Amino acid sequence: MKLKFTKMHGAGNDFIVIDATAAPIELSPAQWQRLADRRFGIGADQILVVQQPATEGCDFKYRIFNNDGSEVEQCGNGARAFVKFVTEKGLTSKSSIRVETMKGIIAPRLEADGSITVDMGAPRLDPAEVPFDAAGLAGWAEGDDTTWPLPVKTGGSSKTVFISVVSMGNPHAVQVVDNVDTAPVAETGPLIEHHPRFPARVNAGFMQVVERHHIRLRVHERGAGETLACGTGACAAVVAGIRRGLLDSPVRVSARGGELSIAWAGPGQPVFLSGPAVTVFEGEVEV
Ligand SMILES: N[C@@H](CCC[C@H](N)C(=O)O)C(=O)O
Repeated sequence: MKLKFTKMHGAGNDFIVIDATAAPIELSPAQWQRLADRRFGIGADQILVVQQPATEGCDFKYRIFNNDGSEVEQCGNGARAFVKFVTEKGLTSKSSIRVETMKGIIAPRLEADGSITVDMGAPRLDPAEVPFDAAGLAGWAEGDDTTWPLPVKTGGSSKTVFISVVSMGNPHAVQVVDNVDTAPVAETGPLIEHHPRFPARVNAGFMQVVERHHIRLRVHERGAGETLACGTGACAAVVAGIRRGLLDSPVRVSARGGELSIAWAGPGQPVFLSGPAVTVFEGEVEV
């Protein structure tokens, strides 16, 4: 079977986008993985599939597959690419759309200047909802439910990293580091991703606070490794930073692949994510 696709990126987090509005496309995890493979396939951090919605009041359904072929709940940078895709393909003429995902509805908006803002919904802060097994772990300080000590085994030794856990539909563990350039993202990221306290694995964020409205961020993504930017990771880092009293909304997030902007008014309120979305090329591939 031949599949038409569009290659896109949002701040360097790259995607294969597929229009399945005419008929749903079902591939095996191995087939998704092959498409996303940078040597044997097209290459991408994630694959985004645009489908007809099942929920009344929604314009589209949005399915997301990681580079390793696993299907996931949410992708912030992908949501902006999604809007650009459905607009450019003439699949909608609306500037505000409602999109059904595996974990709820998101509401992206195409602004008059061409930029895209996504209402990502309210973050879930209860460890059980992330999901994170916090049983028996005391918070950072008495009464502190924002930061948890996580013992991580590196080689023969063990070290403790202090993480905040946030669900943006998908799970995130964020830690504060002095300098993202020297942070042990490649070493510690995979250990946190596969830590037994995260039964669904987790995205591991490393955040450097530059000032109260600006952070630098690197994210080791679940199922994809370190990416050049992670939209939900940026939302989670800003939520964690505000809850820990380190940041004030809005926050500029400098990722290795570009700049994102996050606004959050506090618990129970939605997180707003803005940033770029770029079409790179189109093609057809045999699956
Ligand atoms: N790059 C994404 C997140 C994609 C999913 C993530 N790897 C997961 O497994 O949850 C973003 O921009 O949010």
